[in-house]
Amino acid sequence: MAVIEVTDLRKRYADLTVLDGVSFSVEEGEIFGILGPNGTGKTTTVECVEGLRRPDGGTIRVLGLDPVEDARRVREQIGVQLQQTQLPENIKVWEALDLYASFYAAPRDWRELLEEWGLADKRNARFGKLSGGQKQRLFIALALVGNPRVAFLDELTTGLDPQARRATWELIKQVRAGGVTVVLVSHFMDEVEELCDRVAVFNRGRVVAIDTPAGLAGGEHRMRFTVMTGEMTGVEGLPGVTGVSREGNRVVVTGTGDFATAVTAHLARHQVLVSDLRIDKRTLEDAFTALTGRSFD
Ligand SMILES: Nc1ncnc2c1ncn2[C@@H]1O[C@H](COP(=O)(O)OP(=O)(O)OP(=O)(O)O)[C@@H](O)[C@H]1O
Repeated sequence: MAVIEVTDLRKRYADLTVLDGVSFSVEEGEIFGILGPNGTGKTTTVECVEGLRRPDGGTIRVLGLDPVEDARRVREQIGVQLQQTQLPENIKVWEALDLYASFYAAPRDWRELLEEWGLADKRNARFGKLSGGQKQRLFIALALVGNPRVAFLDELTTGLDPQARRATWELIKQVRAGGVTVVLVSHFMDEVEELCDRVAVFNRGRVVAIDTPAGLAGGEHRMRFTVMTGEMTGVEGLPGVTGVSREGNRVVVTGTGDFATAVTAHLARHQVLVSDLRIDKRTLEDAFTALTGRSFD
């Protein structure tokens, strides 16, 4: 069942077209990634879905409801990760959780969230005194305190050290295991690969691809080597090989499946001696660059 359905979403600011017909759906229980270069409309899209901005065209359904017309009922069932500036410096951790819990009809017990997110010993600490990682965990706990069916997380692990990032990923997997659908706006390829069931890649106000991270990366790999001696012929026709390019004695062969074994066996059979052999797997980052024409930053 789709918990979010966005069809032909359009939004302009003055003469700037920010969303130019965005469509996607998010299935119940999945972690859905939103990925794209800066300024391509990711935040605008998510804020329209949350009911915080009014679209100029298209339709949005969140749990079957229109986020503008049924704003209160939508907000009751979603959780949104706050940004740094949205909490006063001197609010205590428990006060923030208690306050946000009060906005919902059936919130979670925030004491449990303190334990789960490793904040129990910080319950009386003031927000302004927390470390970057603790603030981040508090924002996630606040997004979950309303016991939402859908949680929107933005820049989930920005500012966390590698260990804290891994710990956060594990907790987000538990959130999914608990049946919460997660929409994740991220700038980190490793995070998207690790967490997302499916990803929408945005570019210039459109969705240019939607697939699993592995599906986006594609099955094609690259093999590079330098020909030292012998004449290399017939590689193009080998099973799995999709392309061969040559510059002097440097060769790049692309292919799928077990093409590299076929190529090395072929070279050995024809007494072609090679050096500097490397095989690169195409990554999500390569796919991103190919789809958007921009490298990730
Ligand atoms: N309220 C606004 N008024 C005018 N222009 C806006 C407004 N909000 C966003 N924009 C512009 O709309 C475009 C898309 O912004 P948006 O924040 O949706 O992109 P994004 O993909 O989330 O970018 P980032 O990754 O940098 O957060 C940008 O060019 C931005 O400057």
